[in-house]
Amino acid sequence: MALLEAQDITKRFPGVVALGGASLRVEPGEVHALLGENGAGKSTLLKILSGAQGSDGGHLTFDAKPLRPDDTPSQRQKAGIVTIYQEFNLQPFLSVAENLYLGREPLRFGLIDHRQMRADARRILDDLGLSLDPDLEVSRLNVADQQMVEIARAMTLQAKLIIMDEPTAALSPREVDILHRIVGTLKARGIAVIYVTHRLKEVKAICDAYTVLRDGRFVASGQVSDVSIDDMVRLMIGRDVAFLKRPPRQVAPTPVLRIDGVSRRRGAHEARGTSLDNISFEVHAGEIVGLAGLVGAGRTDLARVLYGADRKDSGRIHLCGRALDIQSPAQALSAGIALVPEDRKQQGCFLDHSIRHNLSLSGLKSLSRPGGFVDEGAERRLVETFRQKLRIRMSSSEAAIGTLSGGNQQKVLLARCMALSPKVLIVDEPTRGIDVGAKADVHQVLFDMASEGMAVIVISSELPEVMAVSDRIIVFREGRITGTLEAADADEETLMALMATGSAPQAPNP
Ligand SMILES: Nc1ncnc2c1ncn2[C@@H]1O[C@H](COP(=O)(O)OP(=O)(O)OP(=O)(O)O)[C@@H](O)[C@H]1O
Repeated sequence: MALLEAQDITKRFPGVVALGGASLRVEPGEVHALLGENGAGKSTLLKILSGAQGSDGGHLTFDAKPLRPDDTPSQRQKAGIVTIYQEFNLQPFLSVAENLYLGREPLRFGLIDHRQMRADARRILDDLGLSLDPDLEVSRLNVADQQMVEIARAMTLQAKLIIMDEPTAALSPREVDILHRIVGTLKARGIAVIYVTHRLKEVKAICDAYTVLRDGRFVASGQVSDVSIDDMVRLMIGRDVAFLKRPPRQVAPTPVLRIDGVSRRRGAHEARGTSLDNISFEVHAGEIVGLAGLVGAGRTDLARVLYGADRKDSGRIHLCGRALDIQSPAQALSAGIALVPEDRKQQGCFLDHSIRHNLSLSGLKSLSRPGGFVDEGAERRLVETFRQKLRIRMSSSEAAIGTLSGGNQQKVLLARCMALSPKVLIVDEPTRGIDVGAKADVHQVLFDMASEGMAVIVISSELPEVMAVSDRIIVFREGRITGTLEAADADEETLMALMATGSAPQAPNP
């Protein structure tokens, strides 16, 4: 008998049918991938399962009992459904053990029994093979360890089903391996997992079953071992998707951006060490330069310096032959340097404002008429152009950006920077949270921008993406450049070696 059965679930928002008949069946101890393109309805279905949102219709059965449609998240947790969102639900200034048992602390003579709580926490962490210190304050943990605390907390709640919404989006490859091992442990304990991801290789690696949603409806389900990655893409998008390769470039002889010996030490409140050590390279008009490296290698630090979010300690930056001393993002923007940051939630997304307003926000200067009035017609045309180019799924340009699915919000932020037509466009993890079909659209738009003469810098932790979109790849490791390769000559093995050890693998002796 299935652990969870969701049948014909419907959910409407004003002007949008988010779910028009979604179904999902999860067996006990099964890792089940929930797949679908951006806006297909995955997050909406997860919210309905976790009790964060009510449904308009359909039936839910869990552990052989019907679930009430108006259950709260804590009632669903009591039933055994625990959800781990991308923004964790932890108390940063409490310890790991306190977070695990928050609101359910063991008592002794009416007081919290800290010794018992620590011992219980240790047991749960050991059971998951985690060496985390139960006394450590959660604010001191990195994202991957905080996620582990969430999983351990689900264990203390006796979860029968754990829902994970894009759990590997912000993890390094090593951390992804640890998460996958722990998912294996959960499965071995008989706990089922619903796993939402756009990374289909992960689905092949750790999931047993899959369900595909398209336009809010059930499309297909089955065993992962019976389908290929291409089959899954076809089911999700309804067509084949080829990863585009960058066509031969037309590069101008003089550089647009010249970075000369830039160094920066991290401040006292940041992680230790030097963030940038004597970085020098050039980017020409019409060129796409990819920056490869592990998390913390210095790529985002460089982007922040170029964009004026952080100050460099030494070195020079020239834009179109003129020395620049950028002190703020506003200065960077007016000089012609735009950045699409890796974390859209922290930077620059006004969730309650309309898509039209968000898209044109930083381009207002070019859209305003004499007297300071905004040309709304021009704004609408701008939205329409990018809606088509990037296939942004939205009911109207007046809807709040917060009502778009995660991937579609990311597309609006990309479009916003592109609409500025900067001289230098820096994109940090441009396709995080973006489905495989839309990825190809984003790449095409980057190619178009370069063809129009922009100098483009792409930071991505996905090597196939860096290799497909770049003309040239620069590898960062611990704040230094360890190699520069023409993309045509680059292979994953060489890039990985430069990223991890700083030197290219030795060719085997003949
Ligand atoms: N609060 C809301 N108000 C209006 N529309 C909404 C709201 N929440 C979701 N939607 C709409 O419902 C549809 C499904 O969105 P959902 O977030 O479930 O997609 P998703 O499959 O999770 O996409 P992604 O892969 O981009 O995260 C989208 O068209 C979205 O704009």
